[in-house]
Amino acid sequence: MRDGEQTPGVSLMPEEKVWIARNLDSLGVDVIEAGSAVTSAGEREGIKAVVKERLNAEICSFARVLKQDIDCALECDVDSVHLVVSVSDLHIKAKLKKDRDSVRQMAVDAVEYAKKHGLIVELSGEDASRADLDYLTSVYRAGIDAGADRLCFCDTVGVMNPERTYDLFSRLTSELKVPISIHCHNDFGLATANTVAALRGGAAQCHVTVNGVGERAGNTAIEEVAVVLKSLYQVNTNLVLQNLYPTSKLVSRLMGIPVGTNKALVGENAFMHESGIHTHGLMANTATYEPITPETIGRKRQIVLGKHAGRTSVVLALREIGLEATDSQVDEITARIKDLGDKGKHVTDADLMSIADSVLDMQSEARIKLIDCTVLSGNHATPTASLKVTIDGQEVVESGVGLGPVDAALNALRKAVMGVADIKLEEYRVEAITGGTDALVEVWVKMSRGDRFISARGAGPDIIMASVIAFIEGMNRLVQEKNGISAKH
Ligand SMILES: CC(=O)SCCNC(=O)CCNC(=O)[C@H](O)C(C)(C)COP(=O)(O)OP(=O)(O)OC[C@H]1O[C@@H](n2cnc3c(N)ncnc32)[C@H](O)[C@@H]1OP(=O)(O)O
Ligand SMILES: CC(=O)C(=O)O
Repeated sequence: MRDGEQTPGVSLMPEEKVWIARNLDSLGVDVIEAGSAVTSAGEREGIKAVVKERLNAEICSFARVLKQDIDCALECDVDSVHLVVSVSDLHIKAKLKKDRDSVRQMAVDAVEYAKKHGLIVELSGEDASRADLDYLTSVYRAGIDAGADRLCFCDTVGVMNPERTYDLFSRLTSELKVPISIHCHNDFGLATANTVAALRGGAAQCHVTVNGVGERAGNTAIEEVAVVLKSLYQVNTNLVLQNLYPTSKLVSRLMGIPVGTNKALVGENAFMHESGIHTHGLMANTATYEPITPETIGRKRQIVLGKHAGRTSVVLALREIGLEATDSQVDEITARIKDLGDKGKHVTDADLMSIADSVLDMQSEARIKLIDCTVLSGNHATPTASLKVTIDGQEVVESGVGLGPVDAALNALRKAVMGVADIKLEEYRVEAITGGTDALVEVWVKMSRGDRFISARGAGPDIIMASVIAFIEGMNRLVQEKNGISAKH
């Protein structure tokens, strides 16, 4: 929550820091760097709130090697300080405008001051990867003599590689008899590899962030290190691996930083399969196309349909919605799904149901039909929607307000069907299919009713109507009981 929160545009409120800290504690992390106390009054409020939780983890504040920073950390009553001193000549000269000796002395004074006030001290060499090794070691030794409990090597701009990191840590940890941490950045995509190399070389701790958030390309991702250690090196950490995904979701939501779709382990696609050959293999043994089970980190496998789907995927998807089909019907449904995929479409559950309706020749008239929809929005108006629908032929008129016009329309729709079903919107995505303000938009929604989830799509030049169409499509499928569908065959 210090380097992770340095992600541009991110600022956590005190209660958000507390939520994340509680999660990190249940996850089993040893030290939570709750912030940098000198930063602001709000930051101190957040750190204090985390300290008040009395968690198992050690609560730490970042501090420069300055009395002022340590005093702010003390005001927050943290257990420890992560004292950071610049060690490369580039940083010493260009940034601090000082010389090596005076910077080393600043580190010594700061360590002594923090120790005198009862803090656990981790002394970090900032930009250590571009520092002269003899000078770095001299700062570390001076820090240990002044009472530092731990040291840290910061690859501040992510320029290490695994071979150099391993060699360096083997040397540092044999020469210096206090625990040494590794702190990596991901500028070249090597943060996890370098962190693991440091641990192999003897590092006692690693600095990580959830989802790898942080400055520029971010820091080392906790989920990657934990799972790599367990799966590829058979090394256990104290972490409760099943909590990794829920923690990833929480941090992404509170920071407002979406996780990349193909991000290792926690990205949306990490355990999602569309290819027919893969789905077929997975059904025989999930290890064929998954290095670990999704449940290991608290996730579930998802099989989706699209151009690459095969018959196995289609049979599975039909079974999910309570349908059985003959071999030739499965062939026909698969062909139609591939056809949709060839048109560049993301195949939704509603698409599958509509194809199945037609191929299996089923009676499934939509229960909910839209008659009218009017939406009012503007800089002096609360977005309001009023609409008329028929549900099983009965007219229902309803209105709703929202944060925006789409929200208002969907709230009105949800209210209209409340008597029939309690439907929740789980995800909403909008994409412009063409460019410009007259673009055709496509809206993709994921909705749920109880434990049933469904995806649906709506498209058109009007974003509100495309959203309403997608929502009604999904609602109709959710109110269509599995056993209420009668196939004619
Ligand atoms: C690699 C990292 O992640 S380092 C951590 C980065 N995190 C942050 O910057 C946290 C948020 N920062 C802040 O809120 C502010 O920058 C503050 C409160 C720390 C300082 O604000 P200001 O006093 O306005 O200084 P400003 O931000 O302009 O410059 C940074 C100052 O810290 C000094 N400094 C930088 N690193 C160190 C260090 N390790 N030890 C001592 N001083 C340092 C710089 O020399 C500069 O000092 P100067 O103002 O006397 O020239
Ligand atoms: C201290 C720190 O965050 C860094 O050097 O990257």
